[in-house]
Amino acid sequence: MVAERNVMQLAVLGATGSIGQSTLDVVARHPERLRVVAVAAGRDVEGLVEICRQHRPAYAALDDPQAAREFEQRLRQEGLGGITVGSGEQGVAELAELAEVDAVVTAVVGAAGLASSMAACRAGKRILLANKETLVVAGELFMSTAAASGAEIVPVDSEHNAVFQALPADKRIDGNGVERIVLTASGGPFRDRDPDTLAAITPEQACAHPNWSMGRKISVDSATMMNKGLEVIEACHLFDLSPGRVDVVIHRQSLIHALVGYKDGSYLAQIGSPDMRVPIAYALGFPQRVESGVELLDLVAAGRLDLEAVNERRFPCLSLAYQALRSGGGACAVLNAANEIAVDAFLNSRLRYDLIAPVIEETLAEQGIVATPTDLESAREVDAQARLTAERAVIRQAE
Ligand SMILES: NC(=O)C1=CN([C@@H]2O[C@H](COP(=O)(O)OP(=O)(O)OC[C@H]3O[C@@H](n4cnc5c(N)ncnc54)[C@H](OP(=O)(O)O)[C@@H]3O)[C@@H](O)[C@H]2O)C=CC1
Ligand SMILES: CC(=O)[C@@H](O)[C@H](O)COP(=O)(O)O
Ligand SMILES: [Mn+2]
Repeated sequence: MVAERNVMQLAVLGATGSIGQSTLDVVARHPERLRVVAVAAGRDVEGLVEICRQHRPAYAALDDPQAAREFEQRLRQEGLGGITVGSGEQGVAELAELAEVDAVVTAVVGAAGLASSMAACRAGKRILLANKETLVVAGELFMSTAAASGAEIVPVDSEHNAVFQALPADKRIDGNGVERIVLTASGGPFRDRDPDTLAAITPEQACAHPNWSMGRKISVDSATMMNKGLEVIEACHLFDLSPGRVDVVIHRQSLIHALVGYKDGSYLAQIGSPDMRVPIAYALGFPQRVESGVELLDLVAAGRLDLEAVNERRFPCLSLAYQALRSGGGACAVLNAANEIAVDAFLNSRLRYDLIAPVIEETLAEQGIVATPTDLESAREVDAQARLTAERAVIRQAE
């Protein structure tokens, strides 16, 4: 619950990354209503020092303990010694629970963000949710914890934020005549490439998204379209929808971010430039609108808004995500772990691009039926077990 203050006090977790930086850019435009009181990152000491210099938070944490020690030293050198420094997963998660924190921006990448997202959720904070992996790994747990604690979830992921914007004021699907939602996908850098040439793709090519500037992991996910698969799972949990009510269409321009289809035959869409400061500003200001630093899109200059069906043979990761969602239990957590292992192996030149999907498929098959995670511990166990299986699949595929 957001406290009755004029200024909303924020914890930005993953502050040094792409979403973190866009968030801080928007925050700096609104000193009268937004203040950063806590920041966290993985191991980027200099990036976090720079953020502390600009935003003067009271608390900071780094996941890596050695980096946290260097960071404390650097803060003292910079005359910023008054900042309380934490380390490790717990040190990061504790920032999400601070009494001074009204809202938590979850911008850590991957399942590494689960513990801090859950901490914010248990503490009943307003959560500006960018870390989609939280919902993929432990969607039922996260949503039921939020219902119990009163945590308010405002989606930051552009498509889900667009759905949120296109829903009526109570932000519910039920009772508002919603039939289905449509998530748009750019198709990534290889949407027109001959599928027989995918074996030669390099990490640099896969990270060169045609429309968005993002971190490396999500950029690869966009290229394989696993990103859209994760987003379908995210949408089902956020909006309490069955998989059959969430569609994906290719939209090359990434200007329409999502559409909500109503029973009277209307679609409501949210349209804007592909700049994450737009959904971030919406989430930071909600229920008011605040400036994001992004101009209204010039619609005539934009020209075309193309929509196309997805060729699922070109993008097998999307089908794997629907398959995991329909299997239920812990299958989505297995899917996520396998994807993280495969993408990391690809980014480190240990796995060919075209073998990412086979690694995930093999891992899902080998893990078989897995129980739904009911607490953080069981989510971690499913994740850890699936990672071991996926590592073996990487070795087999790479042989
Ligand atoms: N980028 C985008 O436009 C969008 C991103 N998202 C989602 O937002 C999340 C962040 O993505 P993005 O900003 O692109 O990722 P980046 O790779 O750019 O940034 C990741 C951030 O997470 C931090 N981090 C990594 N590991 C840990 C850890 N174990 N503990 C604490 N912090 C850690 C990094 O710190 P360090 O710098 O020290 O490594 C960095 O601050 C992802 O879940 C992604 O799917 C959703 C929609 C759009
Ligand atoms: C900006 C954002 O929300 C990303 O998740 C985006 O959706 C990536 O683009 P793709 O449509 O290529 O997945
Ligand atoms: Mn998205």
